[in-house]
Amino acid sequence: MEQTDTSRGEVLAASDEQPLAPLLAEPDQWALFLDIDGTLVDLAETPDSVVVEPGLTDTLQALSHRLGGALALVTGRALPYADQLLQPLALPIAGLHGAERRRADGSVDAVTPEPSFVTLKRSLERVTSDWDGVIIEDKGGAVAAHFRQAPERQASLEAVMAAALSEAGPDYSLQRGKMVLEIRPARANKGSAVEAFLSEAPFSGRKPIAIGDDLTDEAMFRFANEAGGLSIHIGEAADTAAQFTLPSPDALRQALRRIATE
Ligand SMILES: O=P(O)(O)OC[C@H]1O[C@H](O[C@H]2O[C@H](CO)[C@@H](O)[C@H](O)[C@H]2O)[C@H](O)[C@@H](O)[C@@H]1O
Ligand SMILES: [Mg+2]
Repeated sequence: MEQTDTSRGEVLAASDEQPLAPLLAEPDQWALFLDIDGTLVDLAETPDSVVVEPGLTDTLQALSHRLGGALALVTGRALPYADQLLQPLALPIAGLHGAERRRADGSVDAVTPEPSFVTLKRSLERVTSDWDGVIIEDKGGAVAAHFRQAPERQASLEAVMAAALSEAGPDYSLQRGKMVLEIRPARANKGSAVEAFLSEAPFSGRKPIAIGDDLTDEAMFRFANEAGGLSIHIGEAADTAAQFTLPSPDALRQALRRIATE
């Protein structure tokens, strides 16, 4: 059952690295779980126009090394897209909000869409084809309907996605996000993905630090809190289960860079 014990957490100044201090003090005791959009990279007008800051991949590589490999990405993106975005890295990663996963040993649990789901995606593209500004993002085993460039279409998209969800059936759920509605596999979420990583080397025996910016990240915040770890929300103060809030992806990137190079 969903928990509702959200608050605003402790809102930190951009330069306050207090919740990340354990990564320096006890790097063999902690594992780091990082969301991508709105956390490692700034939000952009379209899914394909995000920019990876120069040096970010070097920072992530160095941090992963410092943590003995216990660093994973946990994203709503599909694995191939995230890999292409952060190339040449091939970090442990959970994609599609936890439904697909690549472990530290390189083995992959992928999601192969049923033919009926492929038909559903094509139908969504057709229905919205002349809705200026609406983007249907085909993510293989999930599909996102973006209205950042067409906020006036939100209500219509809500109706279309509700109908599509009921057609997709109980194996799928609706994921709300920032100016986006998604239909994704229901069998996992970001919390269960973090839990799965923590049952495997090199994550096992460590405490999680979960960092994210959106509704989908609340499941991993709750899991991290219950597991005795830390949780950090990125962005403007919001209702969240996270213990801390940092104001922006840039503040997080600077903090990660300082820790990686210390
Ligand atoms: O879990 P994340 O790594 O944060 O991924 C969540 C979704 O991010 C992307 O959409 C969001 O970012 C876009 C680019 O900045 C933005 O245009 C959009 O409005 C946001 O919702 C991505 O396109 C989705 O597939 C991810 O699920
Ligand atoms: Mg995000």
